[in-house]
Amino acid sequence: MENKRFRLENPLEKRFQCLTCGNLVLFASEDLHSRVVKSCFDCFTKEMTNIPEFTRGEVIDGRWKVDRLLGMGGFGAVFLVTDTKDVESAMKYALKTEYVSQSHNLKQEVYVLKLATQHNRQHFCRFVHAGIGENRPEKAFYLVMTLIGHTLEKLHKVCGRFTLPCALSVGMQCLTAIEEIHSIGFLHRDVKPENFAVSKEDESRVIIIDFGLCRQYLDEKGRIRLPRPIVGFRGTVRYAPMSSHLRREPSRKCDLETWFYQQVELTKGSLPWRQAEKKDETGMFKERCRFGVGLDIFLGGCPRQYVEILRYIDQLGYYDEPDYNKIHNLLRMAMKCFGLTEKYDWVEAARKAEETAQLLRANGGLVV
Ligand SMILES: Nc1ncnc2c1ncn2[C@@H]1O[C@H](COP(=O)(O)OP(=O)(O)OP(=O)(O)O)[C@@H](O)[C@H]1O
Repeated sequence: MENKRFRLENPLEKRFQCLTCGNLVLFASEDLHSRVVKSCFDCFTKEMTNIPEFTRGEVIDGRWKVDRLLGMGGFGAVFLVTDTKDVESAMKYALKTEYVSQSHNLKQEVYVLKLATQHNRQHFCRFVHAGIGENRPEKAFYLVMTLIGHTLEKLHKVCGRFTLPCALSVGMQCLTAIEEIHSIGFLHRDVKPENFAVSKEDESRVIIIDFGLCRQYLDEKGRIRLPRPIVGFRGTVRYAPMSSHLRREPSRKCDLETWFYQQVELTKGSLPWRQAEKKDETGMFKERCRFGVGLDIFLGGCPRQYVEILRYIDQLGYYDEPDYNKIHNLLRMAMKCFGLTEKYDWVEAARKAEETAQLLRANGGLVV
């Protein structure tokens, strides 16, 4: 396996020698918020608490002043910072950091984000800076990027269920974000509502985040890399494509399949396998949801164009370039059939709240 500290003992048995503690252990993927990790439970838990800590007011690498913690991920933390070299603008940024010795994915995130910024891709944060800062007990890699607003997961929870125009509008933007990442030569491999957020400046623009599990699918000559015969499970069980359940090499099709599961969840509120506990059980649900009663349960209540989208994605092969436009057109057609236009529930809610506040102000505190 590619990780520095864990060696694959036998891929078929999914047994690993944890090179931190030396024990032979089973893959602990589903135990830990459905994220694939290459460690035994104990080492992973220790690692979770072993992330760089920066305190308010501390200046990282002589430049980035810490305001507060924004969030924590599996291997690192994200802080709100200001640039001490540009005090006038008072711009705030997000600084993502991991210990150098434990850096799993941050270097790759830096690479992907830099590439997306260079190519002026619209559905990404902007890359600002990357470097190494002092931290106890060791140095920490960091990446500075522009700020995001709430994630789709949070907005979905807060708004309850998205209205159909909102689900369709969000779906189209997520699809464009995926097309953009493919256009710079990478698969995302962890498409899910937690990994999309709205832009801080424009709450109707959706941004894709977290490139820790990305994989370059093109070689240096721009050809599609040959598939590996067996591949470890990557991503999040609930949204994982069939190929991941079968340990096959993922492709652009797989990001679209994952996007589709997310799309159905955002449209209906949940997926039929939300209660499934095991990876294999979830895989079985996904297999059955393609035909007969399974299909009715899966897509019942969704626009009929969803069936066509599923059929289209399913017939794509490893080397095929997806026709993103075809899917966009089907989503547009669904909008048209129901006489809908682009809409974002949280923007609407904010507008209504503002109107109420204005009325209250105009009427001395009372709505009449
Ligand atoms: N650009 C940003 N602006 C504001 N907050 C951010 C930004 N990037 C990340 N965050 C916050 O930090 C959290 C963790 O970020 P991210 O998902 O990128 O980290 P991770 O370590 O890869 O996480 P995970 O292990 O869950 O995949 C996010 O949920 C979000 O709350």
